[in-house]
Amino acid sequence: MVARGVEQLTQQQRDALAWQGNLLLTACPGSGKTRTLIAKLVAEVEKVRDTPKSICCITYTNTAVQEIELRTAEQLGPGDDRHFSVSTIHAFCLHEILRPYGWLRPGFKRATTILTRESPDFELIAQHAAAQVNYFQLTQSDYEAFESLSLDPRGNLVGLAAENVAIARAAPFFWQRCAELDYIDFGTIIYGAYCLLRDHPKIAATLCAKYAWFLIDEFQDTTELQVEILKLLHATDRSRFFAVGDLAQCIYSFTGAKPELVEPFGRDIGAKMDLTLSGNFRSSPKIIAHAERLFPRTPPMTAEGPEKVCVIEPVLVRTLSNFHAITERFLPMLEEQAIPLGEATILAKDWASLISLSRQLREFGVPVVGPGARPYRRSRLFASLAEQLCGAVTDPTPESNRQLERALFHAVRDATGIARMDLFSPSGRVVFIRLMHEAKRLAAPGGAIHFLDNMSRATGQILKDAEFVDDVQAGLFYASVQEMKVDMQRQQIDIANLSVLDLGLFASPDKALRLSTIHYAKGREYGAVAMIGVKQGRFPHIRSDDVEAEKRQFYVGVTRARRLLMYISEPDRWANPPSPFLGPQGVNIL
Ligand SMILES: Nc1ncnc2c1ncn2[C@@H]1O[C@H](COP(=O)(O)OP(=O)(O)OP(=O)(O)O)[C@@H](O)[C@H]1O
Repeated sequence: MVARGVEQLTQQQRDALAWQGNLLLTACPGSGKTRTLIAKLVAEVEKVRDTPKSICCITYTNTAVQEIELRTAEQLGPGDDRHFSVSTIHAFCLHEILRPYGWLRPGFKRATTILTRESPDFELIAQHAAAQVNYFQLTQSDYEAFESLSLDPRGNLVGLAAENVAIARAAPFFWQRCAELDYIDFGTIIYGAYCLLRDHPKIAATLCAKYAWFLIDEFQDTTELQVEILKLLHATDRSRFFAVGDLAQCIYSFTGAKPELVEPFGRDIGAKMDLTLSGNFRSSPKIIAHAERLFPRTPPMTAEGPEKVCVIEPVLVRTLSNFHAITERFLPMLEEQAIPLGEATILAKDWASLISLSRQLREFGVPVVGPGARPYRRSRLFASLAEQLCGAVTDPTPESNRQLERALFHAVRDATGIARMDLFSPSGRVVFIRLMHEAKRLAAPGGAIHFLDNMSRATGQILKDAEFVDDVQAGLFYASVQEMKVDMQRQQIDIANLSVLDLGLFASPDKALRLSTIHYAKGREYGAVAMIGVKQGRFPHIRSDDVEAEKRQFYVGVTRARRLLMYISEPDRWANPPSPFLGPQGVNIL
């Protein structure tokens, strides 16, 4: 049977899809690598439908997981979800290896919570670990190093943390503290899974008996340890591999990813490596020309998509500030080109440089999503659920319902420490309906504070009635709203005028201008992109000794744009000129 969706593939994409052995497909941005991967997922699910087998798809971020799941589900029938799983490499290692088999490792302690940068204890754990080595003044980059702790197969630190002497010394104390507080960090998940696979070959055999294929997206960002995991799976000789990526888009060197790992892996698993995709379906010819100057391709990348007729030149703006560049140049250009706000993004190298811009834009009345856009801490217990409830009321769609279900599940888990899967059962459905009913009623007057106060109480009551939370836990929702109000007062938000619509915006970010890092934007695309901080000293970073890695990051930013691309170089007190990537060795516009 021909898989649905195949008719929308080019011949090159179909060739990749049809290859029945291991395949390593490296290709240019916007060439449909992810689209081909999804077509492969659909085609292989159709083949295993009447068997106990499944297909395992591994990608990089939770958002990519959701996107692939959604696009796959659209092309498959009911019940097919039994035959595939889409997860991040961390979720795969945790749920398929560490949780079921962790008991095989001596001294292994089953941790309940994953430690992320968002976890309320993250900074405390980092500070505790640093204090053990007499290091007290942690900087932003120290926290980033803790966040990206990664090991190689020999158990040595790699990436950002390996280059940071203090954090490298503090790392063992960080892990120890995590274990004491019942947390597990991402680095430990991958390393623990690797050790289990290495020491217990039956685990790989069991996994590969289940999974006919492993499909891997964004393969260029795979670390040495992750490559070893895949090699151990491959050694069972039971599953096949379909990996897609682009060496010029390798941007996770801080976790130990290296473009040099890609081809040797392909050779090790005997993958076909001579197929490629050369058409870019995303960007205009002018944007592609900039990308080509940064990393020329053979054959050259060509524009094949709807923007191939667009002749707008990318521009460099050097004004008073990022805020001026956005409000006086970028936003008017969006309007001129009829590009909706939700189709545009502002990209920066790091979150920090987006926070004040985000606040300025919000105060200026531009709806924004991204760092600093929320007037309260996102980790507050009721925050996400409140946003999703507001979103589901103001902009009801099937997706908003799904997001609301997920937010409810997370809120109950955070309040009780228990993952209540029965929230997805009929009793959960009743809770969901009652919450929606109450949310509609309370949202009618329109004020966010009235909504938050009353809805948090109602949520506690509804969940208590259905026995998902106890009395004390029910009260936590209202308490967290009081914390949200303090957050807002600290930020001098005019809370009296904050509306349900404003809160709902965070649940439907597709209507707001998105501010994000280039890392977050990886794999995504936007009608218009404004890149800030495109100046000497920041791009490449003054202390970076890997200019190629910086250029790849810049390249990822450039290649996210479909139609409009604006580089913004804000003057600073050091009178830094615009980034050398804009000069003759780069895109050639200086
Ligand atoms: N055969 C095709 N026909 C029409 N549009 C296509 C085709 N292949 C890909 N596209 C479109 O091109 C865009 C880029 O596709 P996709 O995200 O799969 O590319 P990618 O190679 O994974 O990109 P990147 O590496 O830059 O993240 C998407 O909008 C996709 O729908």
